[in-house]
Amino acid sequence: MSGTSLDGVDAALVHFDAGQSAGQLIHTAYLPYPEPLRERLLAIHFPGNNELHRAALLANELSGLYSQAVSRLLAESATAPDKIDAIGCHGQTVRHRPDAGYTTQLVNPGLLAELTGIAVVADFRSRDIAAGGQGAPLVPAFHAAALHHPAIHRVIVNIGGISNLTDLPPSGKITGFDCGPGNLLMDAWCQRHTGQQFDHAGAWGAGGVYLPKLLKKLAAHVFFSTPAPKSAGREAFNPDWLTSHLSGDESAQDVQATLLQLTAYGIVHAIETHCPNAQEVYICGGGARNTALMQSLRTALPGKLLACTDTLGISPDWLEAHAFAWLARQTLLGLPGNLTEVTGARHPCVLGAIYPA
Ligand SMILES: Nc1ncnc2c1ncn2[C@@H]1O[C@H](COP(=O)(O)OP(=O)(O)OP(=O)(O)O)[C@@H](O)[C@H]1O
Ligand SMILES: CC(=O)N[C@H]1[C@@H]2OC[C@@H](O2)[C@@H](O)[C@@H]1O[C@H](C)C(=O)O
Repeated sequence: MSGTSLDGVDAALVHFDAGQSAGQLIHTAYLPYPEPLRERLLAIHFPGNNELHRAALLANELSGLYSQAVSRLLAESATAPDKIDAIGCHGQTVRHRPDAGYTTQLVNPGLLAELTGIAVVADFRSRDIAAGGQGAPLVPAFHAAALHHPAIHRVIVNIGGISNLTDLPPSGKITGFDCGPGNLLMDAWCQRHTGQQFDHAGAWGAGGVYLPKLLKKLAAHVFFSTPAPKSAGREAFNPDWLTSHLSGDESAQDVQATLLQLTAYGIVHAIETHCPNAQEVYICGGGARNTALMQSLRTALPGKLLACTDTLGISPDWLEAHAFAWLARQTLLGLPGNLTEVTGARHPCVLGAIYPA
């Protein structure tokens, strides 16, 4: 898995028993993106010269990195490649336009299969969009398989680049949608003003004072009031959009504090409007490591238990990589991976394409 934060590659080795198992996490490996690759990936999110060629080269380069992540995983866990059924590879989202009928995740699955000698399942989102869905979020189906409780109303919130929520009532429909920015605006602002990749534990932002007028302007983004099904990418939330709302007089640290509040606002607004009766809120994704953000969420959601998914036995750092192993298994078994109540697709779909070993 390589998500919208553009931080790097998360690889998870997951074992599944027969039946409807959510799988057991065996080993993990993380490869950060080298800075030049990260810059080229960021650049290709927006129109530019010779994009098709640049995108194809990036897909090849990413596939090399994915194969290194797999090699490390197998070497460290002393696992032979022929013991692996398949690699579920999400690729790197660089455009997400369900409104225009497409979403683009860069990866060359044929090259990855060639480099590793292992079958690859890729292109998880296109079929859902073809069936009228958003193509995202897809992880709610895994949240349902792994974290649903028969008596307690839970909500799972992933705070990656974008944040998304899954509502797991004890009975009735499981729903979910993207809530708004996760870390991507905070990361971009922090990088620009401190040179750090992200704001560790949210400490820099916590030292600022949030700007209510700016927050009000940012929270007026149409995405927050758009009804589900909905999904977002850097098309909707990016540094240019942020800058267009700044006067230039704000202190950088206060803007960071405001961006943290904006991320919290998106999540709290989604919970309050969609599932106000939820009893427990579990956070996963890198945002779970942002102590200041977690504190803001706790304050804004009194009366609900707020914790990380590790409380339920699933590491917040590895949940998405684990989920794409699960989604790949669904594909291999010929089972649907999307939840139509989440993505809005007309019917459940077997997601992705299989590239044999
Ligand atoms: N210690 C930390 N303190 C604050 N923020 C952190 C910390 N560790 C990670 N993060 C944040 O988490 C981000 C990475 O999160 P994650 O790996 O969930 O993103 P992702 O894989 O891009 O997810 P998605 O696909 O959901 O967008 C980092 O870019 C950073 O903003
Ligand atoms: C198009 C795309 O890559 N969307 C991501 C992104 O990152 C978080 C959120 O926006 C979610 O909708 C999705 O990722 C997770 C893995 C998902 O599909 O559930």
